[in-house]
Parts: sequence; structure tokens; C-alpha cells
Amino acid sequence: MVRTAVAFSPGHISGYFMKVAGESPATTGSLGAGIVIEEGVVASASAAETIEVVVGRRDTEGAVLSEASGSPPVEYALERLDVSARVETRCSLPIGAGFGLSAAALLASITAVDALFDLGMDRRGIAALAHEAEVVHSTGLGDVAACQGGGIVCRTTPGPGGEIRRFYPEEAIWAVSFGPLPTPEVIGSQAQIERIAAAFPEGCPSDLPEFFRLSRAFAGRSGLVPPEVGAVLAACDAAGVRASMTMLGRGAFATGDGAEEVFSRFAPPIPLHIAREGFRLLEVRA
Ligand SMILES: Nc1ncnc2c1ncn2[C@@H]1O[C@H](COP(=O)(O)OP(=O)(O)OP(=O)(O)O)[C@@H](O)[C@H]1O
Ligand SMILES: CC(C)(CO)[C@@H](O)C(=O)[O-]
Repeated sequence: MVRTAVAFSPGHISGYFMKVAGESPATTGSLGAGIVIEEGVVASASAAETIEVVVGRRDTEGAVLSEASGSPPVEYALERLDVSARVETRCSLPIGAGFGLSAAALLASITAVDALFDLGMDRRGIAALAHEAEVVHSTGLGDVAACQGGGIVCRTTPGPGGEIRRFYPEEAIWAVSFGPLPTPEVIGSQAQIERIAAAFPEGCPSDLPEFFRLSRAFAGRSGLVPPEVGAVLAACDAAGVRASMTMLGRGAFATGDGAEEVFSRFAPPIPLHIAREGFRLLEVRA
């Protein structure tokens, strides 16, 4: 039996954000608010001669949807830890589509590798390395900070060690996805970053309706809404359904009566659940 460590991290839907460029990855990140979702990433790590990352997607019944080799952010993190391991990640949601799966993969993989080799990392250290890998690869700015815990999260200073407020509604969340939106192209464009900053709302939401209102207004002002998402949001507006765009993916998320029905007119609705806690070790199998 090969010694294997297994860890999990939730995903994250960013509702609105503003980039904060610092002197280093540690001081670079974003402000904003989002939903930490239980639909995240499981990572299994075992010792190996070289670093190998296998990225798997499975449906909710466990059937393999896709499998691919290689993940630059995760490989970067393992190189920074100076360890050789085979890491297999597993998720059900589409990658690159605004569900924060790069951050989830990093948090789960680093947590698993830490346990596998008894590296003695604490949660702050795991989050710091995951955030560094995200910023270096332009795959995220605030998702790691958000996925340290659950709930509706509002970040008022950048980085995993920044000020973070959370509340935990019970409502169901629905999403539809039309595919990826290249995160690096958006957060690497000064023009886009400036327009996003101009659209950024001040303050934190006090409840779920206010979160959706702030996110919906941000999406409309940001210039990021593609036509297919705009059509979904217009239908939600007409039906009185609270909805907004998944940042940064070509998709939408919504809550409340009518959300599933309106989404089903455009694409298969994806049920999501607000997470109650953040990344964590699941087991170590000797
Ligand atoms: N489940 C995963 N397992 C391993 N690596 C992943 C996983 N998801 C994403 N990555 C790595 O992160 C890179 C960028 O992911 P990207 O940020 O586009 O996805 P995302 O985090 O789901 O989207 P977003 O950042 O817009 O929420 C991928 O090309 C891949 O290398
Ligand atoms: C930049 C971003 C929207 C990408 O998912 C997210 O990391 C965030 O909210 O900072």
C-alpha cells in the first residue's frame, strides 16, 4: 500500500473584485466579495521520483469526464517545497470557468503534500504558498484568501492574511457555465483592471440579497459580461431572480425561486452549496 495523503478545498465564485498590485506576490491580491462553494477540489498525493500532476474531472456519480496531465501552478508549489510527488486532483465543476478551482487545487495539493511528508506547515503557510502560486501564474487574486473558510466572504484588504468577513446563509445557489474566460488575460490587462476598479463597489454586503445586488451592478459596469451571459442575466432580471456573472468565467450564478427554471432555458443548471468551512486534510492512508 502506497502512503497517500488526501485533502480538500472548496471552490469560490467571485461576485466582484478589484486588483491590488503590491511589491511582491504576498502583497498583491484583490478586494471583493464572493461565495465559497462546497463543490471544490480533492487532491491525493503520494511520493514519486518526479513531480507529476494529473487533473481529473468527474461527474457527480464519479464517472470520469476528463483527465489531463500538468498544472503549472501546482507544479510550482511542489517545486517551492522541494518535494517530488504524484498529485491527482479531482473536481466536478468546469476548470477555468470562474469557480476558483486553481486556488482550490493549490490549497488541497499543498495540504496533502504537507501531510504526506510531515513538512509541519500551518494553515497560514499553506495559504501563503497557494496565493503566491496564483499570483505568479495570474490564475487568481483573492480565491485563496476566500477558501481559507466558508460562507459569503468579503475581503477588505488583500492577501490571505488580510481582513476577511464571512456570513453563512442557507440558500441554494445555481450556476450555468458556457466555458472559460482566460483569467490571466483579464487580470494582466491594465485597461481591464482600471475599468474593473472604476466599477468596484465600496463596502461589504450584510446579507445575500445585498451581495447579489452589488455583484450584479459591478458586472454591468465592468464591461466583462459576454453576450451569452448578458442574455441569461436579462432573463433573470425579467423574472425577478437574483443573479450575476461568475468572475472570471463565461457563466452566471443565482439564488431563489425561479433560478433553476430560468437557467434551464439556457444551459443545464448546476446546483451549488455554500461551504461551511475552508480547505482541510481528509486522511493519510499508510
Ligand atoms: N482542478 C485543478 N487541478 C489542478 N490544476 C488546476 C485545477 N483547476 C485549475 N488548475 C490550474 O490552474 C490554471 C488556471 O486555472 P483558472 O484560474 O483558469 O481556473 P479557475 O480557477 O477555475 O477559474 P477562475 O480563476 O476564473 O475562478 C489551469 O490552467 C490549471 O493549470
Ligand atoms: C481575480 C478573480 C476574480 C479570479 O477568479 C479572483 O481571484 C478574485 O476575486 O480576486
